[in-house]
Amino acid sequence: MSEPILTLTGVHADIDQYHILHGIELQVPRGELTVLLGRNGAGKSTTLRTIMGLTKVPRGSVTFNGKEITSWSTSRIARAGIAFVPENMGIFGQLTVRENLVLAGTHGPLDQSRLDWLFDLFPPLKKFWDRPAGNLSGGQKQMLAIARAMVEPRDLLLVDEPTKGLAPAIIDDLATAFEELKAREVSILLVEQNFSFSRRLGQTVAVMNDGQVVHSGTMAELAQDSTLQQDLLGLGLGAHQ
Ligand SMILES: Nc1ncnc2c1ncn2[C@@H]1O[C@H](COP(=O)(O)OP(=O)(O)OP(=O)(O)O)[C@@H](O)[C@H]1O
Repeated sequence: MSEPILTLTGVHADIDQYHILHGIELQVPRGELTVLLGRNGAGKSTTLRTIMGLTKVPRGSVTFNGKEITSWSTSRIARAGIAFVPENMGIFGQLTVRENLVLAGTHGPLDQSRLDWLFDLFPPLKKFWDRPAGNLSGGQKQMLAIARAMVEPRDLLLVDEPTKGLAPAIIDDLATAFEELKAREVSILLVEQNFSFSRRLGQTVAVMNDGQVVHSGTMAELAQDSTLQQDLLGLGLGAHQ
C-alpha cells in the first residue's frame, strides 16, 4: 500500500479545559473514501476540526502528504491541500450558487476548467447557477458546500455528516455524488452516523468511541462480519442503520 495521505498518531485534543480526544490513531489511504463512524459525542467532529488546526493538540502528530502539520495554522493547512466541509456547511443562502463559489476562491477569478470539473460532478450546480443557494434542496446544498471547499484543487476532502437531516431520496442523490468523487480518486474522510450510506461508499472505516478509535479496517470486512457489526452497533450506531 502507498503511504497514507493523512496519518494521526496518538493525537490528543483539548477544548477549553476539556480533554476530548485521547490518543487518536487514524490512517486515511490515498485515493480512497474512509468513513469515521461513532455515536453522538464520540469525538468525530473534533477529530476533523483537529486535523484542520481548529483545536489545541497538546500531544500527538498529524502528518499530511508526508509533512507534519500538527502545529500549522488553519489557513496554512487549507493551502497545503485539505478541504473541509463542516456540519453546518457554511454556504450563504441569500447568495447565488455562482456567488457562493466566487467567494470561496482564494486565487482570483474561478478557473473555467475547474468549474467544468465541478459541474460534471454536481450537475445541479450548473442548473441552478444563478439561483439563491437557500432555494436548493438539502442534498444540493451539500454539493455546493463540497464544491466551495474544492473550488481550487485540494488533495484531501473532510466532510462532517453530510446526510444529517436529509430525506432518503436525497441521501441517495448525495451517495451518487460521492460515488462520482470516488471515481475521480479524490481522497475523502467522511464523518457519518448513517451506516447504510457509509457501507455503500466506504472503502476503509474507523469507529470512534469516547475520544478514541476503537476499530479500524476495511468496510468490506465490517459489512460481512455480523458479530463485529453487532459489537460496533452496540456503541450506538444501530439507531442510524
Ligand atoms: N465547545 C465545546 N466545549 C466543550 N465540550 C465540547 C465542545 N465541543 C464538543 N465538546 C464535547 O466533545 C465531545 C466530542 O464532541 P464531537 O462533536 O467531536 O462528537 P461527534 O462524535 O462529532 O458527535 P456528533 O455526532 O454529536 O456531532 C462531546 O462530549 C462534546 O460534548
